[in-house]
Amino acid sequence: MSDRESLLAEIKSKGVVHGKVVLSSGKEADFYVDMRKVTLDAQAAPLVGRVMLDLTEDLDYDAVGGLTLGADPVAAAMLHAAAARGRRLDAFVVRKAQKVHGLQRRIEGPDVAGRRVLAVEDTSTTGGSALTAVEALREAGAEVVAVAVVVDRGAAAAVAEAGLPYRSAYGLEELDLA
Ligand SMILES: O=P(O)(O)OC[C@H]1O[C@H](OP(=O)(O)OP(=O)(O)O)[C@H](O)[C@@H]1O
Ligand SMILES: O=C(O)c1cc(=O)[nH]c(=O)[nH]1
Repeated sequence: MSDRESLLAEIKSKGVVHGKVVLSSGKEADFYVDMRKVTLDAQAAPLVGRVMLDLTEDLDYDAVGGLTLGADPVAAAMLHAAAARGRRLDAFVVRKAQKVHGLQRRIEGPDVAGRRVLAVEDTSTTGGSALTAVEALREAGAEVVAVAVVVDRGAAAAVAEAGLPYRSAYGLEELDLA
């Protein structure tokens, strides 16, 4: 099986939960994709890194991250997968709000100012979380080259409206959820 096929099987078996849930946006849904069960899983996390690197292979960026917490293990997996391929890729974490003590940062990790960065998510429904990260990154002087997510639940139009390319490794059809 390819990495892509293996990760799809991992998401289906470990991430998909059927039942009524309230989503981040406040919308209701009949299923949830609990991506933390995938991105923090010893077997699946390395696949996440490799699949997301492959998905964005043609893009030029040297740092990756997104809005905490869903994006964090995705970015870390990509950093390690890149290192295994001999490529240097930094990661960063965009806080939901600026830290009020310490160095009072909104974005943690190596400085992103003036750099080409990729904004990632574990899953995107409205795209609101991904675009919050994009806004913070632009404010910090980064050039966001694209938004890339593991599972898309319908955020393509919102990301396109923000003027950015959008990549997703899987959609709901492939997960048998649409
Ligand atoms: O496209 P959206 O409508 O923004 O929804 C997707 C977001 O929802 C989840 O995070 P959540 O808001 O539950 O927070 P968490 O990452 O802190 O768990 C997920 O990790 C995405 O970040
Ligand atoms: O929209 C969301 O909040 C959301 C959907 C989903 O399937 N998984 C998740 O972690 N968040």
